[in-house]
Amino acid sequence: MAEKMPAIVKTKPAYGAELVEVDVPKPGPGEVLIKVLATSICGTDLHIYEWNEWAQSRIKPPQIMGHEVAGEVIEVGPGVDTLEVGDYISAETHIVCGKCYACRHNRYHVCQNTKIFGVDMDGVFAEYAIVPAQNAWKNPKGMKPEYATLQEPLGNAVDTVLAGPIAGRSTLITGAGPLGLLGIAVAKASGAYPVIVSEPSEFRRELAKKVGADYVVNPFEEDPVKFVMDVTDGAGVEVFLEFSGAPKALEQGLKATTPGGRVSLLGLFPRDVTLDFNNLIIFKALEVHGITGRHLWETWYTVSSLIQSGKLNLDPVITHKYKGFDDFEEAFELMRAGKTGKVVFFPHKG
Ligand SMILES: NC(=O)C1=CN([C@@H]2O[C@H](COP(=O)(O)OP(=O)(O)OC[C@H]3O[C@@H](n4cnc5c(N)ncnc54)[C@H](O)[C@@H]3O)[C@@H](O)[C@H]2O)C=CC1
Ligand SMILES: CC(=O)[C@H](N)C(=O)O
Ligand SMILES: [Zn+2]
Ligand SMILES: [Zn+2]
Repeated sequence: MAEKMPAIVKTKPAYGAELVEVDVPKPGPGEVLIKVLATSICGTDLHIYEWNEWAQSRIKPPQIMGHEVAGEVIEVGPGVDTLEVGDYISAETHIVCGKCYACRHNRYHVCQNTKIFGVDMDGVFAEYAIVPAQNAWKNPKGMKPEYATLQEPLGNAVDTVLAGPIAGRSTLITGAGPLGLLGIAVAKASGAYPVIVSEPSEFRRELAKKVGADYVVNPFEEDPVKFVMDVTDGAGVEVFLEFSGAPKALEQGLKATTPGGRVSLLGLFPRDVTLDFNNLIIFKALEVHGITGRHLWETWYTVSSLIQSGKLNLDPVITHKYKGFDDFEEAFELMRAGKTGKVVFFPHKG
């Protein structure tokens, strides 16, 4: 096996990243080495690439980027008895402590000592990568690597969409970025109708339609609240799923939700948000959920089954595929410009 490999590395505390040759790592106790078959870009990778305030406070270069992955186990570290060479895995990126109050209540998704690989340690934008065995998820052999790598972000979307009843429910999704698009796929596969998507980018509204949105609206040109009221005969939607992180979208979504309806919030807001809580939430008796990470491991079972059911329309979400990492800068710049859905790399060119 090769001793060196190309990897996308955050080499300096500045904008960008570099494709460099690094040593193929050795798995330590409790770890496995995988051959990376597919890996996809998350919005968090983009923040690390851009070196925004959050990245500056958290990332310690030099570090291999990336955390969404599908790969084959090629070496097993000491003490690992749950995996063997040849296993086809993806990975939960949150490394949880198992000891804190949240973990001891089986709320691993809110472990207070969470570490994230590709964020707090080397990641998977490389030909080979280390995965902690406790974070590995075994995939069925037949699952395409480009779908298997999407399971981690799909977990975010599943927890958002399935935080309450969805089948047959009118649904508003604000934001059709990569996660919102996955949300649309999950909502449609789960029987939501009609699914209305509010998204300012024309490119992403078109993607939303391809994934299965029943209606799309540009919130910068039309009032999405009026649009929703027209589609729902003045009732408002039963379910509002926020995937944009835009304060205005949150307010519009709350206004467009029917009294007694359900609101699930995944998007992260860039600043504190001011809202008329009395009229938009309390007097409407809305059920509001904050969504973070994925439930371990219930969400992974759901995601895997949804993919295997064949009902998730993922192909239109994957807009860009790259063999190798040579064009990684193009991929990041396209994503920054909002001209992509999910971007997938296949590190091995052969
Ligand atoms: N809670 C959690 O565990 C996680 C939350 N996130 C957050 O989820 C959100 C979605 O992630 P991505 O799809 O990667 O982000 P993204 O930034 O690519 O997508 C956001 C989309 O919202 C659209 N948008 C902007 N203003 C809008 C408005 N007023 N109304 C409707 N849409 C509007 C944008 O055009 C864009 O297409 C982000 O805020 C991200 O930080 C991401 C991962 C995990
Ligand atoms: C930090 C991340 O990007 C990760 N996908 C998560 O779910 O927390
Ligand atoms: Zn991520
Ligand atoms: Zn914990």
